[in-house]
Amino acid sequence: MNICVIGTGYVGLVTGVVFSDLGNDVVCVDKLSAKIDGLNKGVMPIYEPGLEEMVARNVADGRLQFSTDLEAAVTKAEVVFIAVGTPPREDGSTDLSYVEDAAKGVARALNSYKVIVNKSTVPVGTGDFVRQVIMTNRRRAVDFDVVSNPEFLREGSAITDTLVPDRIVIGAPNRVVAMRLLELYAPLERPMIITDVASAEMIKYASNAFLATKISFANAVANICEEAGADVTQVVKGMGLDSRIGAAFLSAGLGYGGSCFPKDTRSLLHTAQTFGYDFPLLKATIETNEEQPRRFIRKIHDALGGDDLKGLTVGVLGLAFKPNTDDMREAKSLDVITDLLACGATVKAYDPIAIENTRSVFPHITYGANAYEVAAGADALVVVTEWNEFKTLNFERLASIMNRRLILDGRNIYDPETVRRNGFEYHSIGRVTLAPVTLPSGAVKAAAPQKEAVPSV
Ligand SMILES: NC(=O)C1=CN([C@@H]2O[C@H](COP(=O)(O)OP(=O)(O)OC[C@H]3O[C@@H](n4cnc5c(N)ncnc54)[C@H](O)[C@@H]3O)[C@@H](O)[C@H]2O)C=CC1
Ligand SMILES: O=C(O)[C@H]1O[C@H](OP(=O)(O)OP(=O)(O)OC[C@H]2O[C@@H](n3ccc(=O)[nH]c3=O)[C@H](O)[C@@H]2O)[C@H](O)[C@@H](O)[C@@H]1O
Repeated sequence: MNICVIGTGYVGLVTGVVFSDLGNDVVCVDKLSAKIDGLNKGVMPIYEPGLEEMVARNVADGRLQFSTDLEAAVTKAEVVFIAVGTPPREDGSTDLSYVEDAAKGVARALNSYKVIVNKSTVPVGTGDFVRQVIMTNRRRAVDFDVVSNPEFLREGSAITDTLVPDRIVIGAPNRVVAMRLLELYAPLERPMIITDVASAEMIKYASNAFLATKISFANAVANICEEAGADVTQVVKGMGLDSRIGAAFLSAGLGYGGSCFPKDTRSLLHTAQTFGYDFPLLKATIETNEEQPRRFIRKIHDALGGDDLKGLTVGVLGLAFKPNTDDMREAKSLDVITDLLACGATVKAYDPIAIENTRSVFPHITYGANAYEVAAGADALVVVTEWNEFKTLNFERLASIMNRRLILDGRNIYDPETVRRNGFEYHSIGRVTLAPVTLPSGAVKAAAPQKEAVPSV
């Protein structure tokens, strides 16, 4: 089949390369010529394991092309995927201007019957909106259909998620149109559900909001655990073994970030409110998520002795919103580092791949080449993103190079007893803070907090 994908972000790029890998002829279009030039030279605009090789293979086989020429790509396509951004507006509603522009571009190029597929995450009713935009702007009275086919991939595992999705949702105006999409997805041999367009649009938001609610629930339970002397990691393990609950998305931590959960929960809340429903449950999910990093920041202040952090150095481990991505959108490191700097601390940070994306936000902090460089001389080490390489750090080595043996773990990646045995004061999420074991003197460097004199400016 001839396919055009509009937008080369995570979703457009991965959709395009997967469909070309399945034997279709795909043109991925973007209005940013720098992105298209880069892609034509094999430079990926996003970090995604396996993507570069898969793109190179399909380009070499002649099935995948990148272009800025939307009209040419749409003209020869039978199916057009719209995979452009749908950013949030100030009031939580969704900015559909990119979708509208893409739909206008499709309308202008409409030369024969096509299926227009909304892959972007869009509020219920957008299928009708896209249909209207195309009807108004088409130059010829050519027929077309609009389908909703929401995307459920996660950054960092986007290719596997697309090749082996839990389900494929196709919201179509009738079965004939649905069959076109079924045919396209058939080689994946995964469960498919066919619905009307509005229901498919709702499935996407309801799924993201439910997952976000699971996370906020776990975080709320964690906050009680801290007071009650329980351990949230054990609590959610016990909960998750109930097959009706499931273990996924119950990890307590700093709350959810990224380009989707925060925006999609606010968007669904906005949609609900426009229909006259206040959605208190979703409001609580969002509020809990906003409170979670604030609680952690208070812990950092308490452990370091107050709100004045001048003269203290804090090492931050992890910058990206989650491991295996360099995406900094709504990353919790932004809240933590902004606060540390505002309180006068010196910040040293390390992330395996997100440093380049962070430099423009925090140009004046020090970036280490690894976790130990960041820990050297630090009065506290703060874990913000749970990269695997942080899970196996050598505590003896850390203890010998840090100014103070203090770890604040926002992702519960360490066993409290192990950290404690190594002479560290350890604070995590939803677990009781144990006093550190006192090591024989001389075993490691002094553990007492050492505030330096405030440097004059
Ligand atoms: N990033 C993710 O993991 C997921 C994102 N989604 C949804 O998919 C949609 C796209 O997300 P991302 O891929 O992250 O977007 P993105 O914002 O990273 O990329 C969108 C691309 O579309 C291009 N574009 C915008 N308007 C255009 C036009 N008229 N013609 C040609 N190109 C145009 C932009 O230049 C940009 O390169 C959003 O609605 C998002 O909520 C859904 C599932 C996962
Ligand atoms: O609509 C989207 O864009 C996508 O949003 C999420 O994918 P993604 O944002 O890539 O990342 P997740 O792995 O879902 O993590 C989101 C956030 O939740 C946090 N999280 C996740 C799981 C958990 O147990 N606890 C927790 O705090 C992560 O640290 C991260 O900040 C969904 O998982 C995808 O299914 C969806 O397609």
